[in-house]
Amino acid sequence: MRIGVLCSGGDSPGMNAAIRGAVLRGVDVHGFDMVGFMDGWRGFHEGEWIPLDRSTVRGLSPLGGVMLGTSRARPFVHGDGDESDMRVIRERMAEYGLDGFLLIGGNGTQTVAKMLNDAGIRAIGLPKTIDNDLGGTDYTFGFDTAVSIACEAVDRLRTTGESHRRCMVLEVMGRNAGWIALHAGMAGGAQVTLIPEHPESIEQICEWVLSVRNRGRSSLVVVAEGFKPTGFDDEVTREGLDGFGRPRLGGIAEVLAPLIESRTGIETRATVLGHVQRGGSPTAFDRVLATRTGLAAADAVKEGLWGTMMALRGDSIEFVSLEEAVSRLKTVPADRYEQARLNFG
Ligand SMILES: Nc1ncnc2c1ncn2[C@@H]1O[C@H](COP(=O)(O)OP(=O)(O)OP(=O)(O)O)[C@@H](O)[C@H]1O
Ligand SMILES: O=P(O)(O)OC[C@H]1O[C@](O)(CO)[C@@H](O)[C@@H]1O
Ligand SMILES: [Mg+2]
Repeated sequence: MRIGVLCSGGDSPGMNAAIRGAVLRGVDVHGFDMVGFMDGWRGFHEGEWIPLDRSTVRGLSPLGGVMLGTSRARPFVHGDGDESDMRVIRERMAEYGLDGFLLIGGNGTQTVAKMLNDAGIRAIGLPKTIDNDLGGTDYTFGFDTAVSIACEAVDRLRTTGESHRRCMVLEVMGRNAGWIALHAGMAGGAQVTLIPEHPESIEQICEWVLSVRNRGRSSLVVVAEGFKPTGFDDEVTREGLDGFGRPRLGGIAEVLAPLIESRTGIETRATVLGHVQRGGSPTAFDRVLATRTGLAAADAVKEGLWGTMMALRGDSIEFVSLEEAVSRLKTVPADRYEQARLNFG
């Protein structure tokens, strides 16, 4: 059995640990031959791959980034995944002697895994994304690390903000889901947390900031990059498109800060945390989750459970269908936001 491992989407702390887990179990226990394609689908289509064995994954678990590289390169060379695209993939698989894929990625990657599987190309999904927006699983590895980094940023901005009696606005990632903002805001005691799922008006935001000032404190506002204030038609985006041709989200903190300052008279500063929250060593939680995900993926191959994704359910790693994983974006439910909102202002 020859298995190809490939990563796509943004990197996420824990990807190395997941590869290590899959290889230790897949090669040493189940006797598979495993190869890794460099930079996602680019390496697959351009024939750039490395063998994966015990020695290539040694010491990987604490390392951030991903040793294979990742990209948003398109899997399909002709169109949107029609039969001619699938034929190209089958031909290359035959050339490499591949029996199936382990695809490490977020909702986009798992959508591709499902498309391949529906076309009879064997694929198993390993969920990773700092955004935590994948269905079917409680948490994705990388999220806990991103939240820890964002929480540290909240703590640091709070001390400088309080010293200058300023309102500090921190923008975090998450695309169209507010999980990183919700958790970092709750952990850091933010006075306002703004997420895409629950729009708020500029008037309401300023009212919270003023009420904090009236209590003699300075506000810490956490905003998710995909947040749109009431009345805004679109998310704020940066120039250019991402590798998949979507507008790059980001910049809402820099839009909000001057609006808050002009309406409240409180000096306000914006910080965009950006890719810092994806970098560096994974937390212990993410290392363990990623390792268990990798181990489970190798077992799924052994058991022929193609078309599944390794999901965290409670404390167990379970095999869920790719259909369930990608059928909806996992966004922040209203009750979770309401819990946080009680403490605003
Ligand atoms: N519907 C689709 N059809 C074809 N290719 C897709 C589709 N969705 C995603 N892809 C491919 O998968 C890649 C990864 O998807 P995406 O950029 O959404 O990241 P992701 O896997 O969701 O990870 P993350 O959100 O953590 O960055 C895309 O760059 C694109 O090449
Ligand atoms: O690496 P890029 O293309 O800048 O992508 C940034 C995006 O990727 C993510 O980090 C993960 O999906 C998002 O939170 C963010 O919008
Ligand atoms: Mg995604």
